Amino acid sequence: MLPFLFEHRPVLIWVAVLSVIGALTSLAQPLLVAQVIDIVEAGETLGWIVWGLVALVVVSGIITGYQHYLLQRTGEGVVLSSRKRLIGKLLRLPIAEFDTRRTGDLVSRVGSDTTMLRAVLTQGLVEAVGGAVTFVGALIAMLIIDPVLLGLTVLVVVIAVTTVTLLSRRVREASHAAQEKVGDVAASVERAISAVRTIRASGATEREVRDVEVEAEGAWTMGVKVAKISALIVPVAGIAMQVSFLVVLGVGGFRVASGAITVSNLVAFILFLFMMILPLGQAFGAITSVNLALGALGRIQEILDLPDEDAHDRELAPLALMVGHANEGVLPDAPAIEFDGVHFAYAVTRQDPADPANESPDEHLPEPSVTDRQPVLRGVSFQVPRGQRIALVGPSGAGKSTMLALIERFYDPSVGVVRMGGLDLRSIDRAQLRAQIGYVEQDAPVLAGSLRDNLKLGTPDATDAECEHVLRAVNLGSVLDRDPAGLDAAVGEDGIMLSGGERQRLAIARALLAAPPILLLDESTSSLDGVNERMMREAIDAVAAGRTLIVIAHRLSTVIDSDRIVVVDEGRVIGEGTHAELVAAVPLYRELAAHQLLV
Ligand SMILES: Nc1ncnc2c1ncn2[C@@H]1O[C@H](COP(=O)(O)OP(=O)(O)OP(=O)(O)O)[C@@H](O)[C@H]1O
Repeated sequence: MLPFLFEHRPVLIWVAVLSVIGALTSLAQPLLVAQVIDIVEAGETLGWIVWGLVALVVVSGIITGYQHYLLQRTGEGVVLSSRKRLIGKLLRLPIAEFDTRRTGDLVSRVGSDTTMLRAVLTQGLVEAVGGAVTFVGALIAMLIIDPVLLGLTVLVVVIAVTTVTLLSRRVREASHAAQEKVGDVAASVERAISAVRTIRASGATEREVRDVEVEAEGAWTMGVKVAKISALIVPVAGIAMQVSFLVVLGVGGFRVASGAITVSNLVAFILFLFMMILPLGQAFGAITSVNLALGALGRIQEILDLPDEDAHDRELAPLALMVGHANEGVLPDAPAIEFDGVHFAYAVTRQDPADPANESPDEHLPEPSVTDRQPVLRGVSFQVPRGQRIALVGPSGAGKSTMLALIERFYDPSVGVVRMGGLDLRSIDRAQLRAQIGYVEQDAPVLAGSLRDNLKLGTPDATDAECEHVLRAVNLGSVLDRDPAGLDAAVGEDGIMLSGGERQRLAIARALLAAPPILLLDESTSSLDGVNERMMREAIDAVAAGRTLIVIAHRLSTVIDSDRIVVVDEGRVIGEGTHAELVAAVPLYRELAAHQLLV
């Protein structure tokens, strides 16, 4: 927690000072009350002392309120800085992390876990400093009055503190587990909402509701577990208090009888015992809330401890430091893109052994492995000369999209090298690499917002005229004209207000606006009716001019006039050439072409 608290050091010191002042004004009140009694007994007039008492009460009230506000505000500050760190880290994680983690759970870490940190300040530290002052003051007074009685009291207190400390560990663990469950709930809600149309259409609403409810009940169960453990802490504190009083009364009475201390001293001791024990009770409460927060902090730290996407770039590529920067001009004769003996496998999460729900009932089964590598590319080599238009074709699952992902460096090859302009991609700064490349994903993600937001994602400085120009270049002029808002027209969540084909062309327009020398286009498998297909071909023709283009084509008609076609099957290149050459030489290609009535 300390790094988060450290950021707010000045305020926290100020709060501590206020706390001490508050404790002192409280300690002064009994003294003034005693004086008032003395004066009344003596039959004299009260005068200023009453006003002094009133002022003290008012001042201590104001201090408490101000301190409370400062702590709440600092608590919000801690939540904000933990959120900022988490968001900054989340958006920079390696792409592979997003393949295995659940979106809802990540969102819940930013939303819910960070909120729990606030409790450390608002409930944990509020009374800690003032309480400590009172505690130590009372302890000293008790030591002066009767060390023997104090010894007995401390013994009881030590036993109580040890018990609470042991319990607090379990509070932390249970809190962590409870927050994990909250993450599960968020993940299953996100899953259901993102596929809500399919779920409705499949008549699966009731079942999905039940599934999410089961997750929510899991969170409830863990919450109750936290409640049970922290409920143990409350009686421990209560019992400690009562036992101390009984011991002090019993032993103290005996010592008064034996003449070791006076009655008035025993009364004073008991009053101080009361002053000492009150902050102790508060501290026990604070231990619970701090440990709840630490449980959530564990989940935040888990993400913060993950490496950034570029964390290992220096180790991977000492060349990058030598080259400094790289672009297509570095090696003028080299192909724009080159795959050289590339093997690649995704890490697939099979089972999470940390999750007790996944524990194997059969003890004799081998431990489930967390990751398993599925080979997707097995020795891929081909070249894309500069300025050419290359098509990748092959059956679904052959590994075509994976090849584009490697060019974007979302992943690095397990074996082999991908080069741009003759340079190993790993030696090129990621930002510079990606600036050279336009990438249009298969499902053409469109971000909620306006047409303009979507277009300017990669080129925030583009003018409206440039935006309109690229829209018309990809046959999206009609989308612009049909809404009076023009570029400000909303596209809806996930671009739901656009058709599939329009989404894909909007994504192309976005890539085009940045005018990259290399364009990667993963053609949509859907939305390719006759009109759309023609518009798509025209859009591709428009973007092909003057740049290197790699298109994954699901419809051969879109790529028939490419400079070269690379046929991929089961992670291998099984043929390369023009349409006519491939029809003659590669049976798989001939079959694909025949299916699509092109031969
Ligand atoms: N992020 C991922 N994590 C794990 N496996 C993946 C991932 N992405 C793809 N795969 C697997 O890799 C294999 C190749 O997928 P890829 O998307 O590259 O194929 P493709 O040739 O583009 O297929 P399609 O034509 O259907 O788009 C598939 O078996 C797929 O299951």
